Amino acid sequence: MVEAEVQSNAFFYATIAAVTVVAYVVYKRLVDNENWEKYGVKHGNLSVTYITRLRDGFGQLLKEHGDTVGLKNMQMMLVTKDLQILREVFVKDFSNFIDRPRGPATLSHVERSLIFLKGQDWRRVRHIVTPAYSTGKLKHIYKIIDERAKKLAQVLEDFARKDKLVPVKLNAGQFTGEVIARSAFGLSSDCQGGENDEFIHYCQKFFKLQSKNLNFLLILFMVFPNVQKFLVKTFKWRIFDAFDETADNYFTSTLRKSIQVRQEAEGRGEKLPSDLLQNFINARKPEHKEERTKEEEAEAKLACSGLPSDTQLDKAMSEEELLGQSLIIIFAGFETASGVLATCFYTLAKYPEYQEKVYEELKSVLNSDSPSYEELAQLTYTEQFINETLRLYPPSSMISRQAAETKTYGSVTIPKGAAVLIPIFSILTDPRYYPDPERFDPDRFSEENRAGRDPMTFIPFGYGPHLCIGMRLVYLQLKSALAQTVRRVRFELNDRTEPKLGSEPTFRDLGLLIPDKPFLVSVKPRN
Ligand code: HEM
Repeated sequence: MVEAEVQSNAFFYATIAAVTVVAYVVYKRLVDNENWEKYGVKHGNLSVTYITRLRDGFGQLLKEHGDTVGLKNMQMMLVTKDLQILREVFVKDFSNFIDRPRGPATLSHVERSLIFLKGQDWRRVRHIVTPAYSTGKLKHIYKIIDERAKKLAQVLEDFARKDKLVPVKLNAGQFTGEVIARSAFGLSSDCQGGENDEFIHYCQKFFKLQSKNLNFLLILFMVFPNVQKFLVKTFKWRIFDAFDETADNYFTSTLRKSIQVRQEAEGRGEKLPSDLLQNFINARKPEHKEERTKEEEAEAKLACSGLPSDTQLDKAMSEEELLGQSLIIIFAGFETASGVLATCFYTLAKYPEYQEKVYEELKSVLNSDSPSYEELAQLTYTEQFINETLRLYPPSSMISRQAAETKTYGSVTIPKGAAVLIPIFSILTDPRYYPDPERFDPDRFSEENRAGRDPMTFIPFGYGPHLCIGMRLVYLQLKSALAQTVRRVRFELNDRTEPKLGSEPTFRDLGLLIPDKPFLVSVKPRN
């Protein structure tokens, strides 16, 4: 029975592969003869290596061609790290680059989130949602984070006492998962130290293109996006959907239940939690705009600066949009934030001298077991340490935009519809901006050293109006987790850890950076 199913699946995939290859060849022969050279750009060859190793693949390509190279697949693609072009794309001529190229097709409500929305829809939702992540609102969410970070430190102390190696990605994932479950899904998740938590299980499963075994889906989407869209949207075949159906159903029904519970509580006049989910629920009410503080209103405006005005800007969110904004936190914020925290634990262990500097700062700035939000803001060296970890191990490989009109910037013309691909890792390791780029050195981010550097050279969270909306939340989580753990345990590498002392980690990369082998780090009690 199982064998028959495998055979029929294999036949099915083989048929799809054959049809798409034939369609591609016919297309190439009959239709496609456009070349980048006429736009003043060198034309490079697109290879599967670049697609499946996004982190260094495009950087490698740029080493051969300079700061800008054009590629052609079904679409014109400009890979560039030219800072003048980036400035135009991110900020100066943002209105020509409001949209990202089309993402993978899905039937999930995640399609109504900021990463997928386009044009005026994106702009309206960004304007509504920006205040939900304001400093004032994050202060309330910090209570949840601090509590879960204490639990993380306690779990690591247990590992230290038992002299067991810590699978740091698993522990960082449980911490991040709890923060998301509690702040954006209304759950009282408490999974740290345990196993098989349902929420974490579905977080890991949600975005299928990340899975090691599903490269065919990534290649199908990257090379034949219209075929993937056709199969998902026309036939509703979720096997080709970028998001897992069971995970999507689980998250959506959990959210719907939590929203209902809160509506009933509100009806009874009870006090409602101050968290992200409630911020999103409030953004659905017609009076949401009146409730914004001055600071939030200014941030909302900034999010849309440089764009023509639109009277629909403050229209309340729809239920689908609300669901989308919560679901995107899983997609955009789970692997990324937990990956960086795990990597910070690894870099702390790898560079003991910098770990001690972080420890000294924590001891001198923080006065209690529960540091305040304001105290965390004073952890400047810890932030430098986080930034240097983000520089060498950025979780996202690439930022993309799509040109609305044909325009010329200096000697380069970007034709209408072309995708602009910005290779993050290649910029963060460019020796022109970071001399001796392989060397780990948090001092690169001291105020003095930062002052002389173009801000366009540090873009792990993107830049301009599309800047990652979760960035402040991420720094808060990372600082809180380091504040609680580094004061209680010392991270170390030795012959039992992975990678071992003296060896380098290797990564696979399908858009998000993931170590080939999970990090295993040793911990020792501080006292
Ligand atoms: C270390 C963790 C993270 C990294 C490195 C990261 C990185 C990024 C990057 C590179 C972008 C694209 C920016 C651009 O196009 O200019 C982005 C966008 C986005 N991120 Fe993050 N992210 C992280 C965590 C999060 C979290 C925790 C959330 C949610 C709470 C989040 C939500 C989003 C959203 C909604 C967007 C789309 C913003 C827009 O287009 O308006 N991210 N992120």
